[in-house]
Amino acid sequence: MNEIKTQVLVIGAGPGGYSAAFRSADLGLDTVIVERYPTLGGVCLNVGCIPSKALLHVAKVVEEAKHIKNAGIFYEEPKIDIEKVAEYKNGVVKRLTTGLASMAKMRKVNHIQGYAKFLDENSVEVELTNGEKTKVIFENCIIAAGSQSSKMSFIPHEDPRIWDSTDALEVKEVPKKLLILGGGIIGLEMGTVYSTLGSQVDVAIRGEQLMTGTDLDIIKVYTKANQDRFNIMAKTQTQSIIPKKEGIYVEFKGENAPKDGVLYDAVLVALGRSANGNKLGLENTNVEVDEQGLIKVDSQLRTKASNIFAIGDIIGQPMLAHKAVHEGHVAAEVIAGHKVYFEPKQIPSIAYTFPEIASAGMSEIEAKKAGINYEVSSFPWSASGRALASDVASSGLTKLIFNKDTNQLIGGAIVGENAGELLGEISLALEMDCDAQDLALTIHAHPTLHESIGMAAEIFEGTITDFPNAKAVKRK
Ligand SMILES: Cc1cc2nc3c(=O)[nH]c(=O)nc-3n(C[C@H](O)[C@H](O)[C@H](O)COP(=O)(O)OP(=O)(O)OC[C@H]3O[C@@H](n4cnc5c(N)ncnc54)[C@H](O)[C@@H]3O)c2cc1C
Repeated sequence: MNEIKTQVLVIGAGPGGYSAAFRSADLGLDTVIVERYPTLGGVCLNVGCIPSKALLHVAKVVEEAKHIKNAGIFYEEPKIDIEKVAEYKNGVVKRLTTGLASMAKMRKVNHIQGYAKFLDENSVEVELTNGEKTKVIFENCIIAAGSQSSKMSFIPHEDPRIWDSTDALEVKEVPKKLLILGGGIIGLEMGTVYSTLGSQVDVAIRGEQLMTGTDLDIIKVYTKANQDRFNIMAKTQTQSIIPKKEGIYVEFKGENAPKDGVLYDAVLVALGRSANGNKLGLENTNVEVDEQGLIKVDSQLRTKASNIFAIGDIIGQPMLAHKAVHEGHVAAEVIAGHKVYFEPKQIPSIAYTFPEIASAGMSEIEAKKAGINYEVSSFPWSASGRALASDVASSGLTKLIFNKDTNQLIGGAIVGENAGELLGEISLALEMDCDAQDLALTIHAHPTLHESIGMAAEIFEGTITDFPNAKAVKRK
């Protein structure tokens, strides 16, 4: 068997893996990256963050063209060429993955295409695409093998009309009637795309609200804005899914469930993602993996084997690309001898739905649970000149959560147009330990959507003049 020796081996070339490999190479370490697919970028670039955002961009333009009739501009119904839509999305992915390949080359990171399995704590066997095997002997290893869509035993996943997110992103067809199982971010983003392209979309959720864990005041704004887009079946359990010639027949039970079975043209299963930790031969090492495939690490991303690190989705929630990237940097720096730790003050999360939902730091649910003496300050976009001018005022809210004892910002959430872009200020404020005064006295440009953050802080401070001030001095 062919043998390669390296200082750092990275397994998996998603955002975590390629970032770790590039940082490691930039720190002067000999680096090899093993990825089973031909392109770098992992789930995020190939079948996740990027293709979904390309499709959401297309959907947004269609929606905006429809919406502008409120201002007296009328477009005809759009003609949709689904092949061209897919081509556009594939082009975006290709530009990014090609860019990554050339950056790997520039940094002299050796990319081996194949599937890696641990032989022991210093070597892996890589099965190459041609069936041959290569042994990679490493001083240090960073496992960044990611996650995959969860599968359920009662779902006939083998039927081509039963989709996971990767199938949905292929946009081969627009089903007339689409069922989405699960009310999380991935399902709702794909549902947004397909409903705009013409599907009638049912969303079945076990709980009472979409995006579990999101504060109710935020999710209410989203749900109201989407009442015509989705038929949301809350407190609904899926009882059986039977593929038939004429469609996928689904029976439900629960408070809001349809009494009779419903026939769908496609079903998107979006019930979460499972980590890939149990497929790597880690039983040949001391690395600890739990039943869900999650690898245990310390705050330097080190596993129980002192020269093996793990990052990204494979170590758990939140399963987000930017978390994986930062963990990748820390792991590579620890290997290079830096005294660094992964201890973020906040990890932002964004649903790129219509409207977007973005949050960072603590939610109100978490603040309550932690027993913090907190106060919420919310600025409704109906009072924002920019939101009104852009016709997005009815579905926007900026919410800040402050510690009442210290006035420090502990969390924030925004629902509304471009909420994801607006969130940056809240993330930085949390990282810099800003208090309400820091935000309220920062001069925000007018008219902007981001001034809603300054105004929410002014509400807490009692200095707001663009909105009724509940803390004003009372006069007779
Ligand atoms: C539809 C969708 C939309 C998403 N949108 C967003 C978003 O907008 N923002 C966001 O932050 N996150 C988003 N995510 C989540 C994001 O994609 C993941 O959090 C991120 O990709 C995790 O990065 P990672 O490096 O841990 O692993 P991954 O990206 O999963 O990469 C792991 C890589 O390892 C490879 N691999 C696995 N095992 C082996 C092995 N034994 N040998 C060789 N190679 C192996 C895999 O082929 C894969 O390429 C989305 C996910 C999906 C599915």
